Amino acid sequence: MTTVNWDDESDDRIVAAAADGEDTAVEAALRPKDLGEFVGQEKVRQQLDLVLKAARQRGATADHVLLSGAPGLGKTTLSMIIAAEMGAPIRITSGPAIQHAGDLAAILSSLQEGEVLFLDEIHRMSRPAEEMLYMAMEDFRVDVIVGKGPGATAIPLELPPFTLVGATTRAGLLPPPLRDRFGFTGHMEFYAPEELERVIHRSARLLDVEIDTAGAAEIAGRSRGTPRIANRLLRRVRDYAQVKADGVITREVAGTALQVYEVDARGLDRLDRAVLEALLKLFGGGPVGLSTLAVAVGEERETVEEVAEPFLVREGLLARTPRGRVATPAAWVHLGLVPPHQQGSGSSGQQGLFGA
Ligand SMILES: Nc1ncnc2c1ncn2[C@@H]1O[C@H](COP(=O)(O)OP(=O)(O)OP(=O)(O)O)[C@@H](O)[C@H]1O
Ligand SMILES: [Mg+2]
Repeated sequence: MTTVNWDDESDDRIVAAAADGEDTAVEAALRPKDLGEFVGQEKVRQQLDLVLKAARQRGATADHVLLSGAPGLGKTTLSMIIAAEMGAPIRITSGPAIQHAGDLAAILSSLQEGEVLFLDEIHRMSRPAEEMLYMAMEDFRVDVIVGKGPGATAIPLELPPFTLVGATTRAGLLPPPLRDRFGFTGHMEFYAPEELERVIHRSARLLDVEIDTAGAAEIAGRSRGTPRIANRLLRRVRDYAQVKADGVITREVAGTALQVYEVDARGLDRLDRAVLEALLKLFGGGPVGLSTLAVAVGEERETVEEVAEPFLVREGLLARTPRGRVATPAAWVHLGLVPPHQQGSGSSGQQGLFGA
């Protein structure tokens, strides 16, 4: 059995939600520039529209905004839209980049009035920086500490009003005092297939690729509710269409291309399917312990647990129970297999129920 290293999931998996190098390069071109162009997330979009419009009417700086949600759902995109809608410049940094309170003080003290400060991965900021941020968000003030030890003095520094846009994939990790200082929290949901179809049509237009309705639907269904994955699959299907077909993406072209890349009709890739197949074929659908399952697919426990399982659970194909991993009826249907307790049980209708 070959062992693939999935540790850096962005490098290996075509269905990874995290950005890889190529994504980063093309994403800028595919990013919607205003709220009107931003597909889906109706609730967040409506609420944010009100927040921004009201601030604009008052001639004030918008309230601080927290965006939470899984990778690739549009947090960075939305932060840039917020700045664009407010006609404000944007400064981009991230939690891991701010290790010392001094780093943050330097950024904050150089902000212009009304500027948007985008703080990606805000849950990964250091503690002292976080505490400085509390005061900056609430009172637009920071205390800059000068000197060391008993002689150190805090010099208060007034900041111009600014809008902090924080993004996090792990809202639960944010300390409550930080969460409470945001005037608006937008929780980004996974996208419905119809929404992803719109994303795909839009991206195809920008990439100058011809695609029909069924072709877009085929890609959307395999994109795991995530625009970044939809855009990535679109690029791979485009390659295939260009080399093997006449450049036009139809349902057939998309389906065949994604088969080549081993992304199945529900967006499962090779690893996902290996886990599911082992669970069904070797363990009769479980329950089976995580370690045993991992050994069976020749992967590390962590890979199975953190890379494959979250999507399988989300799709309702696998359940984590106290007794171990269990396949759901949908898993049997998806792999076109018949659960053992239904095999040879006399009724030939069973096969039809669970077939294909
Ligand atoms: N609502 C949307 N409409 C159209 N395209 C979108 C939408 N949301 C995201 N995208 C596309 O998906 C790509 C990824 O989005 P973005 O970088 O904003 O995700 P993110 O939530 O910041 O991800 P991460 O957590 O990895 O930072 C962007 O290039 C953008 O083109
Ligand atoms: Mg981002």
